[in-house]
Amino acid sequence: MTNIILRGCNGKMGRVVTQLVNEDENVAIVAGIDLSTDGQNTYPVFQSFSQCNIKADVIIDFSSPVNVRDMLDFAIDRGIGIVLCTTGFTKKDLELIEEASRLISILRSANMSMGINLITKLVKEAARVLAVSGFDIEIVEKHHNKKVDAPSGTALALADAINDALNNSYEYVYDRTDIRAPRQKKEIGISAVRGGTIVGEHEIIFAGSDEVIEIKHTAYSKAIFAKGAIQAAKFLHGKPAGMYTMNDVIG
Ligand SMILES: NC(=O)C1=CN([C@@H]2O[C@H](COP(=O)(O)OP(=O)(O)OC[C@H]3O[C@@H](n4cnc5c(N)ncnc54)[C@H](OP(=O)(O)O)[C@@H]3O)[C@@H](O)[C@H]2O)C=CC1
Ligand SMILES: O=C(O)C1=N[C@H](C(=O)O)C[C@H](O)C1
Repeated sequence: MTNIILRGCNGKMGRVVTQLVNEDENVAIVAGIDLSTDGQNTYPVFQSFSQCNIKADVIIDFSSPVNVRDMLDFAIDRGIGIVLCTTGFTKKDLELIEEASRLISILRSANMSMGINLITKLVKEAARVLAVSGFDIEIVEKHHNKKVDAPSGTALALADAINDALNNSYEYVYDRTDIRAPRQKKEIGISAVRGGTIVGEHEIIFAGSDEVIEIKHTAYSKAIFAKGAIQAAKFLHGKPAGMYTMNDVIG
């Protein structure tokens, strides 16, 4: 049995995770952390970690980057791991997370779906082949109108994976409004669309001379992310300190 503290339990993702945990006899949510505590939860909910005295094996976080340090301190104090699904962290936050991973196990992934983790490998391979043939690389992501961070954590992670395959020699361009010049070769353009209830779309476009290759992932429900997070929590339970990724979980 893996006992979970769910941060962001009353948000959109928190509610889906709660539903799926209820259908799985090998996991349980023993407490929630959320700014909103009126969610009619079947487990105790606290507004901050300082109020929570409940024992758990792993934290799953789908909330916001605000007060990430409190969560890290709580997990370090209890010696438990964190499945970090929240996006939009600052560089400083990421340094704190990296530092904490020397003391506890942390699995951070901007996208818990199997599909995105597979196409990350595909786009790295495609970039290696196509960049040398002069293909331009653009990423377009689309999400619902409630999303606060842009571009999405997934778009940034895809860009980082591609850039890593290209010796980190590419710059990211988020807005061409003030650029009155043709596109540079070593650019990855990243565009964000927000509207309605779009769950999440990521399209990686390799545009060459007279031909275009597009690799696209579409999420049709938030359950794919929740399932991945629960799988990751089971994986992380009892793991030694370190930084883990979804690749460690799904191979
Ligand atoms: N890795 C992945 O696969 C995925 C990641 N995400 C990411 O997960 C995060 C949450 O997404 P979503 O559920 O849609 O967002 P929501 O805004 O619907 O939910 C977030 C919840 O967390 C609460 N919250 C915000 N800040 C804090 C805090 N400092 N401490 C405790 N609770 C807090 C919010 O309370 P209140 O409403 O009162 O502010 C809200 O109830 C986002 O960063 C999103 O990008 C989303 C889907 C998949
Ligand atoms: O906020 C969301 O909804 C999502 N956020 C993640 C991101 O920023 O990449 C993952 C997913 O696409 C849904």
